[in-house]
Amino acid sequence: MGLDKGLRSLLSPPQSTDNNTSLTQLPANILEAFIPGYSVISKFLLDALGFDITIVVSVCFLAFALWTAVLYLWKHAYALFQRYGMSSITIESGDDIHEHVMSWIADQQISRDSRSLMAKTGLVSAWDDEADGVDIAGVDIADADEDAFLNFSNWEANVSLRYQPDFGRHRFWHHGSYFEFTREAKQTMDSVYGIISTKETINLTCIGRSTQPIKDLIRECRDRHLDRGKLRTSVRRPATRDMRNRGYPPWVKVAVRPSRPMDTVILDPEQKQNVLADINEYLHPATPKWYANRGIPYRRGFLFYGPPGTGKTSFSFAIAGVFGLDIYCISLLEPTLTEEDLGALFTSLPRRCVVLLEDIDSAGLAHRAGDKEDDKVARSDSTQIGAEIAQALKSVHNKEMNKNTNRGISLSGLLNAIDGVASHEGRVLVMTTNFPEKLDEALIRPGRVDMKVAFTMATRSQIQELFVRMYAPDEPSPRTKPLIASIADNTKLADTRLLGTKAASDGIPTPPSTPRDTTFSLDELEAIAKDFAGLLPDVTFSPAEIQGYLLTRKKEPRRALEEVEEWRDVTLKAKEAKSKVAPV
Ligand SMILES: Nc1ncnc2c1ncn2[C@@H]1O[C@H](COP(=O)(O)OP(=O)(O)OP(=O)(O)O)[C@@H](O)[C@H]1O
Repeated sequence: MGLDKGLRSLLSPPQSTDNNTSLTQLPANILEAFIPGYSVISKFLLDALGFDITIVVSVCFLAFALWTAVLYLWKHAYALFQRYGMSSITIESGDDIHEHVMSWIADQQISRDSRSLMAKTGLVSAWDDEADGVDIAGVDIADADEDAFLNFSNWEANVSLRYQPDFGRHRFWHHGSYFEFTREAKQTMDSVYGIISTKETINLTCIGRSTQPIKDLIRECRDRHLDRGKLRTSVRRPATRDMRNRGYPPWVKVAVRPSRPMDTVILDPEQKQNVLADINEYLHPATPKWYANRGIPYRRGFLFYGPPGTGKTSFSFAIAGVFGLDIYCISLLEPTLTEEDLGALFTSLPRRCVVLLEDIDSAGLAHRAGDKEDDKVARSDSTQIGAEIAQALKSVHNKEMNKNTNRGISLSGLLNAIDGVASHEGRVLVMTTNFPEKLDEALIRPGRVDMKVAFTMATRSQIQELFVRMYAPDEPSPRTKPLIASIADNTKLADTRLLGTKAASDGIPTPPSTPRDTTFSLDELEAIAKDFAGLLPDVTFSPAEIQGYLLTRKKEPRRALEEVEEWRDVTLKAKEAKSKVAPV
């Protein structure tokens, strides 16, 4: 009956409800404008159900309008407040501090409470120490069965996840201050190469017209990072040309390694001590003033020379570890590296660091005929102006030569980078070479190279030390001790998250088991080491060669002793044959 009435009413013209308006009942023509067909529907419902929906729709409509107005006002008021009552600092990805802040934020309550998170697998980068993985994953990798093939797909799956706030705005309180954390990804297109790259930025905002609370927060993130990284050395290399073109900083972090302990580098103790004392004095906070007062450029250069595998690079890394410095490695063999790049790289070095210029002899830096002539012209010129013009012409000439022949870095280009006013003072420059005799005098003159350190093939006492170091039982480092302890408490967890399934269970044979020859005291080990060293000729094998031999008998010092004569004879023969084919 009601339905029939409703249908009839639909066919009759709609009646105006205009004269029935109140605050909660909007005129029908307004509602009709927003909801097409409204009057027909409302009339149908009124006649069919006897219920006037105009009041309900009007109230909803007004509530929505009010909500939109409030939102609009709030947005603008907040933007005004942000502009005049808040302070902010933006940090771009690629900068170290970005990493420090993200790592800090991942450990905060906000990364537990936020409803919009981004999951990360452990936050362990490829170069990170796996010991950190222990901490993160809760799995004691050190306890993994050494006589089984390990399946690392399992290991990856077991690494626990960590969470960071996702892109967008997040709010948190820290030390009683209110902060906003906004994470954004911006896409930029390279105008030359047309490559689209994504750069992430984070923006930290606080209430007030001072950025000090944010600076304090950033400092806290950095201090926390530095505290954790005390025993680590960051290794940086020049960004590739492609990266530089895309606006990346000139140096990219390629590794963060546990610092190499100085005692793992087997060298003459006196030689080691001299270098360390020299660098220590140089890095002392009072030293820059001393240099400045005497007009001496504040820099220190070292030349490490000797045959391959004698510890030049290892010593440089150990130095960086001792002084807690980052290491900046440049290979002059890098084909895309130009003299301009080299200058830019030296300019952007931090205040204190180790710069490692490896294999400088093989980078086309041996004195070129042209350089010699040019040098003569410059030196023979009696007037200062003449010398400067000659020098400028030489520099232009060299640049042109490099452009045309793409020969990389010339000697003068390198000297400019080392000496240039732009090059940051306070760095420790270490140059390594296998052929010191090939180097130009200008490159190794005092002021550029202040100390030369010779690395030789292993002496008998070095062989003995290498041997003992290889087989002496490991002491857990202070850093891993607490981790191992915490895992030991959590054995059950470690059991259920076994690092890897034994490959044997899949029908794959287990590797030949390496018997552990642990039945020796330290005195016995010293005695075996002495016998071992006695069987090898003095200064004939490099520490790297001996290390390589011992590594294949990692847990068997007695076997290493038994088989060393055979290895010695074979290796000596191979060396002899090689030297006949390619005399050095
Ligand atoms: N004096 C040493 N003490 C301890 N280990 C050494 C020593 N010399 C070499 N080694 C070992 O040999 C390997 C190669 O050493 P490193 O790279 O330091 O040699 P290098 O002199 O820099 O060689 P190259 O001239 O080829 O660059 C490393 O694994 C290192 O541990």
